[in-house]
Amino acid sequence: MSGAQIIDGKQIAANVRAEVAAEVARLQKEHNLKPGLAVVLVGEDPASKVYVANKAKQTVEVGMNSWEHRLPAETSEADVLALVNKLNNDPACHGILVQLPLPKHINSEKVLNSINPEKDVDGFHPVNVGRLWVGERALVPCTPTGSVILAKTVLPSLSGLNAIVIGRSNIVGKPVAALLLRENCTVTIAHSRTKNIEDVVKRADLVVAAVGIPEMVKGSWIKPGATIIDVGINRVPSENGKTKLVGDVAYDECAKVAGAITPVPGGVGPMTIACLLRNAAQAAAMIAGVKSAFA
Ligand SMILES: NC(=O)C1=CN([C@@H]2O[C@H](COP(=O)(O)OP(=O)(O)OC[C@H]3O[C@@H](n4cnc5c(N)ncnc54)[C@H](OP(=O)(O)O)[C@@H]3O)[C@@H](O)[C@H]2O)C=CC1
Ligand SMILES: Nc1nc(=O)c2c([nH]1)NC[C@@H]1CN(c3ccc(C(=O)N[C@@H](CCC(=O)O)C(=O)O)cc3)C=[N+]21
Repeated sequence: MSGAQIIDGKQIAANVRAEVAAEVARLQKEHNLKPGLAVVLVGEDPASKVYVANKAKQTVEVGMNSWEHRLPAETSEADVLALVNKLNNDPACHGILVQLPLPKHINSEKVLNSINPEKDVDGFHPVNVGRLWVGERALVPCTPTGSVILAKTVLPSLSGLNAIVIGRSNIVGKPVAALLLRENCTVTIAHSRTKNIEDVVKRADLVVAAVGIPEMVKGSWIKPGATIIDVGINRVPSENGKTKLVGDVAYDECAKVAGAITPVPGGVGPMTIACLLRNAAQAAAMIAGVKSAFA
């Protein structure tokens, strides 16, 4: 049975969305400004479709404009770049998200780098990556922001904690590490070449797992009382012949040892969307040159 406190990502994401809704109302009232978010989906990745559908609904719920651009998988790179360029120049659009992964014939880096950094609500553009690492005001990636908000609900101060981030992708691992460093954690980044990973994890007060391997992190790796943020979203076969979602952490055994843990689903996933909406509101305020409630 679970000894750990379960971190309710669904509830905390709802709280973040309520803050965004209040900010959107304020921007409307004080500045006649209605933030707008455009999502570009190329092809039919099933995981992306769920995400995009949830996102569009919640964008409208917080009072923002939402546009969905669904393009067929065979769309040319030039056509995707042309759409991004159009959105860059559309004054009603303050945030642009190009859903990843893109089909193989499209150079993702080229497309992401073509997004106006002021509208880069994913925070993937090198300008925003640089701003994050030097500590300037930036649009910060959504999943990392959400992960740190969840950790701070159970650990009001992260200062001085040993934190391990498992995974070093540009989307999750590296920006999580940047945010934890900003919170004054002692940060270790583990990856596929890390030796004796269980020993490294065992020293950590805070574990952020972003690997993409179902239930890789075992209960025996966890320092008693540690906080676990499970970013992984893996669809695996379940007993009844259907599929289910599991994280990168072996939930049941880790929950016996940890002090607090996020579930999958209902953990980091909902926070990602809430933080995306937050970034769109922030981008709108920054582009308009007015004060933002968020950064
Ligand atoms: N909750 C959410 O909102 C989101 C969830 N996700 C989920 O998070 C997970 C990670 O996503 P993402 O960062 O995009 O994945 P990537 O595949 O881009 O990166 C995975 C990372 O894990 C490392 N890794 C692979 N195998 C091992 C291993 N055996 N031991 C230690 N490290 C290993 C890789 O190391 P190396 O660099 O050496 O190859 C790499 O750095 C996925 O499950 C994804 O679905 C992703 C985005 C949002
Ligand atoms: N440019 C870009 N930005 C992204 O942020 C991005 C992306 N591309 N590509 C795909 C990944 C994945 N991702 C998720 C977001 C929310 C949930 C989510 O809401 N999950 C819920 C429910 C999941 C379900 O039931 O299927 C949960 O975990 O509780 C999942 C996954 C964002 N990503």
